[in-house]
This record gives sequence, structure tokens and C-alpha cells, in this order.
Amino acid sequence: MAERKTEIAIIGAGTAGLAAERSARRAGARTLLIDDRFAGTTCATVGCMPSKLLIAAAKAAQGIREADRFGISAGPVRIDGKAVMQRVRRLRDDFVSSILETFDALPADSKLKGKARFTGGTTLDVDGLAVEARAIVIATGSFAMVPKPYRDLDNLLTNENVFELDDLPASLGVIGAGPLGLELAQAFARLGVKVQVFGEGGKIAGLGDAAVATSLRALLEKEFPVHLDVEITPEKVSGGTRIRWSGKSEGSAVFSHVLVATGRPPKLDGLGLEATGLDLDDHGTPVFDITTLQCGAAPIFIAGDTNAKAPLLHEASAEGAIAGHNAATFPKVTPSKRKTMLAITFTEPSSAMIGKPPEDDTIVGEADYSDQGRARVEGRAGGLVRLYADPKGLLTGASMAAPGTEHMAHLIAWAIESRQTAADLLNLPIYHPTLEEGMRGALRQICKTAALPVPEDRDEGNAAGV
Ligand SMILES: Cc1cc2nc3c(=O)[nH]c(=O)nc-3n(C[C@H](O)[C@H](O)[C@H](O)COP(=O)(O)OP(=O)(O)OC[C@H]3O[C@@H](n4cnc5c(N)ncnc54)[C@H](O)[C@@H]3O)c2cc1C
Ligand SMILES: NC(=O)c1ccc[n+]([C@@H]2O[C@H](COP(=O)([O-])OP(=O)(O)OC[C@H]3O[C@@H](n4cnc5c(N)ncnc54)[C@H](O)[C@@H]3O)[C@@H](O)[C@H]2O)c1
Repeated sequence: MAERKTEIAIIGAGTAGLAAERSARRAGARTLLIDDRFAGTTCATVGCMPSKLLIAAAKAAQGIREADRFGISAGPVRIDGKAVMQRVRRLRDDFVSSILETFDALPADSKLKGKARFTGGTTLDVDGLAVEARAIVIATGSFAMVPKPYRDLDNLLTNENVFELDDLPASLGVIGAGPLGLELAQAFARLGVKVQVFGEGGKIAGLGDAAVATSLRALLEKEFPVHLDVEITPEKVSGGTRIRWSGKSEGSAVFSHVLVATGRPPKLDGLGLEATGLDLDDHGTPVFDITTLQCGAAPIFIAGDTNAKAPLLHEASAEGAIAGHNAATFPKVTPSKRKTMLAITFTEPSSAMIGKPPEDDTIVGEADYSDQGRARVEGRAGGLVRLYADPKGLLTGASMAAPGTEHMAHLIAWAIESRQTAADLLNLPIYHPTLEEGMRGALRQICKTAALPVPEDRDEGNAAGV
């Protein structure tokens, strides 16, 4: 068998793999980036970017629809589905082309196209080529899981093919009420598609805070039905799929298309992990250290969606950098402080989970956005923000579903990262009239419960109009 030797082999040229390659090279190592397709990252091809492009089109349609509440008549919304999908793909392809340029810029001897499989602790088979490395980074991403009952349906969609639709579907049953299902459900609904969402569990957008979840569900249900805690039975019928559901609610409806959004598990099948001798968890994922990304004591590191810890873009990027550096410096590995958890779902309103979930002694400050000044001005009133703090008033987390969440979530994540108390935040400038201003009430509640003095030179009343 032909052989290739390198210092650091990276399996997977997605966001995590690219970051790992850069980081290992920066640390002075000779690298080999292996990918079975070199077609672009999941984020750019079938993930973050095309989904946000579809959401942007939906936002434009919804803006016209809602204009009459401001006394503006724009006439009926006419949507050219083919043009919408073409724009999604055109801009998506622009994003992908910049990733392809990154691949092109890599020296020819530091990339290898093929499917990698472990043959030992530091050896791989890549489509018949034997690769030997000093250390290996696994960054193989995740895949769209389609549960058995859905596999044979006609017009079955996942995130892998939905952006290739030539035109908008007539109707869409969305299976799974996680971020993926909800973002696309709302976007298609706003583009005029008849949409219903079905979730086997009770969660919506992954939110653990029941009050925030209830608030988000009520707002989304103004636009399309969301059936949670239901058992779902799909059946092929002429013209599409009949979905029957029972449990918390029951009914039946026929959809031209079904989008399965029931999670993306790690892509580890066929990777030959058994040859590595690594300890695997109950899901078959190597046991690893979250601060170093090292698998046991082996010269093997695991980063991005494939370790299933925080399957988000910024985490894939950060983990790639940590894993690549430690692979290059192995056997010396350096733990990295992981950032405050931040997960945002881009529905309208957007929702977010930040930091740690509440514990028994957590203080909660709450801000209701159904009566918030700026939200009312913009015709976007509704939603709930809940900020969490420890008994001393130090911010520890938050859960929110309100207008402006994607921005406010960053402020709270940054405050947690820099160890601010609720009083510290109240001492910072907060402009009027903004959505951020709505959080002052929640911060004051925390100060009161934690007996933290609210800054004396600050007015404690609400700003006018709030
Ligand atoms: C629809 C959708 C929307 C999303 N929106 C957001 C968002 O708004 N914000 C956010 O933070 N995150 C979002 N995400 C999540 C984000 O896209 C992922 O967390 C991120 O792309 C994961 O990157 P990765 O490097 O781990 O995997 P990938 O980019 O998938 O890279 C893995 C690579 O490994 C290759 N590979 C796999 N197995 C092998 C093998 N055996 N040999 C060789 N190569 C192999 C694959 O071909 C692939 O190129 C979204 C995801 C989806 C699906
Ligand atoms: N804004 C974002 O950051 C964003 C957007 C889209 C996707 N993503 C990422 O993409 C990945 C996939 O997203 P997702 O929403 O599919 O995953 P998810 O695991 O977050 O949610 C899947 C949902 O489907 C439900 N479910 C599972 N099996 C089911 C079944 N048989 N029938 C009905 N419901 C079922 C689960 O209870 C869960 O609520 C995740 O890693 C997510 O983080 C992120």
C-alpha cells in the first residue's frame, strides 16, 4: 500500500478541521487536511448561511405583510418562490466559493481527498493510501438523522437538500421543534407555505426554561401550529404524506413535503474507531477532555459537531483551534478555558440560552416584553427575558425569547464572561429607547433579592414610555 507520513492529520475540512489545520501549522507542525469531498463547510453549504438567507427573504415578506399596522399599504405580498430559492443559492454559492479558495490556497502536499478510516492509534487508511501521523484530529462533523418511519417518504427534505428546491413547497410538515426545524418552519410559513411543526418531546428551540419556552411557543403559534409532546405517524398518500399525531393534541394533515429536523448526530460511522483503542461513551463517541479536546491519553483530538458537546459554529471554530494546537504540541497539551455557552435560534422573536441553567439557589430577574416601550414602537411587543444570578447577584446565565434577543444575548454572555453583577450592569450606560433597556427591570429584581445596592446616582424608575 502507498504511504504518506505527516505530523498532524486532520480528518474533515469543515469549520473545526480548517481551524485545527491553521492552528497546528501556526504551532510549527507539518499538516495534512483530509476530506472526502472538499465541497465547503456544512455552515456555508447546507447550514447557517443558506438558512439565514431563507430567513432574510421571509423577513422581507413579513415586513410587507405587517406594514399596515403603521398605516402603510403595500398591497398583497406576491412571492416568486423560484426567485427566492435562486437568491438563496446564488449568495450561498458566494460564501462557499470563499471556502473553496481557502482549500485552493493550501499547499498541494497538505491536503488529501478521500474517506479516512483509522487502522491504528496514529494510522489511517484514506481510500487505499496509508497515512501515518504523530497526532490526529477528528473533525468529521454531523449528519442529518432521518428516523426510520420517514426514510421512504416522497418529497422528504432535510437540511442537506432543502436549499436545492427549485420552488417553494405547497405545504410542509416539519418534524422536530429544535432550532433547525423552527427557523425553517417560520421562514417557509412567512413565504406563504402552509406549515405545521411536530415535536415528540416537549421542548421548543431547546429551551430549558419553561416560562420562556411557553412565551416563544405562543408567539410562533400566531404564525403556524406547533404540536409538542405528540406521537407522529407518517403515511405515504397521493400528493405527499399524511401526518397523524396524537398525545397532547391529535389530528391528521396531508403535506406536499416533509422536513425532518430531528437532530444531527456525530458522523463517526465507518471511521474505524475500534482500531484506536479509545474509550467510547454510550453513543459511540470517544471520551474526551472538554478543555484540551484530547481523547484519553492518546495523540487523538476531537473537535466540532462530531464531539456533540456544543454543535455550534463558533464552538467548532474554537475547538478546532484548541485541538490543532494541542495536537501539534503533543505530548504537552494545554487546557483552554471554554467560553460562556451561547446558543441562539434565529426565529422572530429570536431565542437564546446563555451560560448555566438555573440551580436551586439561583436568583431570577424577569422582563416581560409584551409591554416594552421600543418593542411596542416597532410593533414587535411580546416575549420574555429571564436573567439568572448567583445569591451574590453575579450573573450566571439567561434564557430569552424576545425582540432583539440575538443582540441582548451577546451583552449578557459578555457580562457573564467578565464576571459582572446585576449592579455592575446597571452602572453601565443604557440608552433610551432601546430593547436592551427592557432588561433593567430584571437586573433590579436581582439586585433586590441579592441585597445588592442599586447605584445611588441612578434613577430607579422606568424610563418614560417603558
Ligand atoms: C441548517 C443549519 C443551520 C445552522 N445554523 C447555525 C447558526 O445559525 N449558528 C451556528 O452557530 N451554528 C449553526 N449550525 C451548526 C453549524 O453549522 C455546525 O455547528 C458547524 O458547521 C459544524 O462544523 P464542523 O467543522 O464540526 O463540521 P462540518 O463543517 O460538517 O465538517 C466536517 C467535514 O468532515 C468531512 N468528513 C466526514 N467524515 C469524513 C471521513 N471519514 N473522511 C474524510 N472526511 C470526512 C465532511 O465531508 C465535512 O467536510 C447550523 C447547522 C445547520 C444544519
Ligand atoms: N441557530 C442555530 O445555531 C442553529 C440553527 C439550526 C441548526 N443548528 C444546529 O444544527 C443541529 C441540528 O438541529 P436540530 O434542531 O435538528 O437538532 P436538535 O437536536 O437541537 O433538535 C431536534 C428536535 O427534534 C426532536 N425530535 C427528535 N426525534 C424526533 C422524532 N422522531 N420526532 C419528532 N421530534 C423529534 C427533539 O426532541 C428536538 O427537540 C444542531 O446541532 C443545532 O445546534 C443550529
